[in-house]
Amino acid sequence: MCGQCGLILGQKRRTRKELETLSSIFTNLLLLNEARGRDATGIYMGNKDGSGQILKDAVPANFFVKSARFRELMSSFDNSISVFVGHTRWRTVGTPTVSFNNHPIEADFFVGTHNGTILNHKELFFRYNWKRSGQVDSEAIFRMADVSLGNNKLLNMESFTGGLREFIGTMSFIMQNKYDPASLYIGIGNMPLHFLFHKKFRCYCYSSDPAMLVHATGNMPDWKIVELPKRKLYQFDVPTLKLRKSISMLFCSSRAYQSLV
Ligand SMILES: NC(=O)CC[C@H](N)C(=O)O
Repeated sequence: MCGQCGLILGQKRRTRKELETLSSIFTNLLLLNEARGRDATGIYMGNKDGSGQILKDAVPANFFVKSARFRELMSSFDNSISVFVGHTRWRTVGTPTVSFNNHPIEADFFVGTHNGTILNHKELFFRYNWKRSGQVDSEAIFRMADVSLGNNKLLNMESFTGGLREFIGTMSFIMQNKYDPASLYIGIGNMPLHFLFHKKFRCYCYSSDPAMLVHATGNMPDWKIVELPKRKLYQFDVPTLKLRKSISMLFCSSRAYQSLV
């Protein structure tokens, strides 16, 4: 498994109370997601201008959220922040004692989280001769994104999904190009990822497990379910929260692969 959770914050001047509510929803989501992975916990808090901070540690979420560094980071949450990307890791490849193997993972341009396992990660790194900072299989997704930029430094979604066709395994991921902070890319492959939307907060809230979303948002009726079909890559415009583009995202699932070998 592994848990992914986060917030996508559209342009809005939020009151202190709203920021506090959203901060506690995100913290609760991390805590609930501990059940999906206890090897490490990490977050990316992204600013509208593309600057962002990663905090991660090889501890379960309940230790992580009590740390002074997490509390300090959350207390700096203000109206300049546009995304929270969280992850609770159940490692498949790469020891959690090496920080780079834990999520969020930072490549040259992209930072993101992944749920799933890329079975042919070694072959992909060898074939493309990509730089490799850790051992975790997930790094392959973000390296593929790095090499799929157009001349304008924006992600070419067609070339990225074209590259993903060579991937074998399981995946859903969330990632952001540090040079294009107005976009958030969400790839929903064959691992679960669920979304709620709150009109007044102008916010999406996501998590791998729908029950955790309902629980963390206090089962409030103002949070509406947003269905995003699987096997697609989505580009969201963060300030407006509009879906800018979606294209099909195909790769060889572990199950299909196992039936071949
Ligand atoms: N369980 C998962 O989804 C793990 C993600 C990734 N394969 C890792 O090892 O970190």
